[in-house]
Amino acid sequence: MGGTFDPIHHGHLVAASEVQSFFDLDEVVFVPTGQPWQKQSRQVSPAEDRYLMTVIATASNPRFWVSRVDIDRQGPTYTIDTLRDLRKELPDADLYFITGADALGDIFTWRDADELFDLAHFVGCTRPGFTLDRSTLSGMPADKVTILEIPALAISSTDCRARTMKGEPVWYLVPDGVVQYITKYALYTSAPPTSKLGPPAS
Ligand SMILES: Nc1ncnc2c1ncn2[C@@H]1O[C@H](COP(=O)(O)OP(=O)(O)OP(=O)(O)O)[C@@H](O)[C@H]1O
Ligand SMILES: O=C(O)c1ccc[n+]([C@@H]2O[C@H](COP(=O)([O-])O)[C@@H](O)[C@H]2O)c1
Repeated sequence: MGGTFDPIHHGHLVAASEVQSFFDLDEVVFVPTGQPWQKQSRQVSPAEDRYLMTVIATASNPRFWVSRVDIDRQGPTYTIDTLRDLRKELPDADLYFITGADALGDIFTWRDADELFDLAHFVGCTRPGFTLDRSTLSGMPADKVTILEIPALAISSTDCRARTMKGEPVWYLVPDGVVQYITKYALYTSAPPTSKLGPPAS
């Protein structure tokens, strides 16, 4: 599952769990983006913070893993590179790329979009407030795409950041350990972290 995970929330985790169960996948690999080039209009938190929050959020599930392929690669993050790197690491695996239906709807704006469907099966999870355009869907190879209805959780990272900024709670929107990480490292606020060591290096 690819995402910026700034921060990871229960919408992501439910989507991953539903896809794992539906396809009986051996494991779900969460891949935090390095430099999400389509989110350049806003400040994205350091990759190490997003990576660590993703590790914390997924640690208790034996089928969930986190990959550094995108954050360790220099330059903008393109899914074509993600899939090529994962294929090198897992040459015998059938790859399923999990996204929200909103992200899937933008896939033809991604780098080398036409080649993506040769490398993985794409799974678009339904998301409250978003309907995938039928014409967009009809442009995709039907045997390489599945739209999966998942329990609707109207949670977004944008809302979690905004709540934190306003001093409102994000308890139960994100895993407890992620709430504690956000507080400890003073993410999404202008306050500095309490330790002189500060947050992890990015
Ligand atoms: N509540 C949700 N339900 C289903 N899919 C989701 C949900 N939230 C995010 N996703 C999907 O998970 C993937 C990674 O999402 P991302 O890390 O960008 O989170 P986000 O909540 O969309 O962030 P932001 O609000 O900052 O854009 C995307 O493909 C997105 O569509
Ligand atoms: O390959 C691309 O050009 C591309 C452009 C935008 C988004 N993506 C991928 O889509 C996934 C969800 O992205 P985001 O920005 O919604 O978190 C994540 O894995 C991104 O790397 C990929």
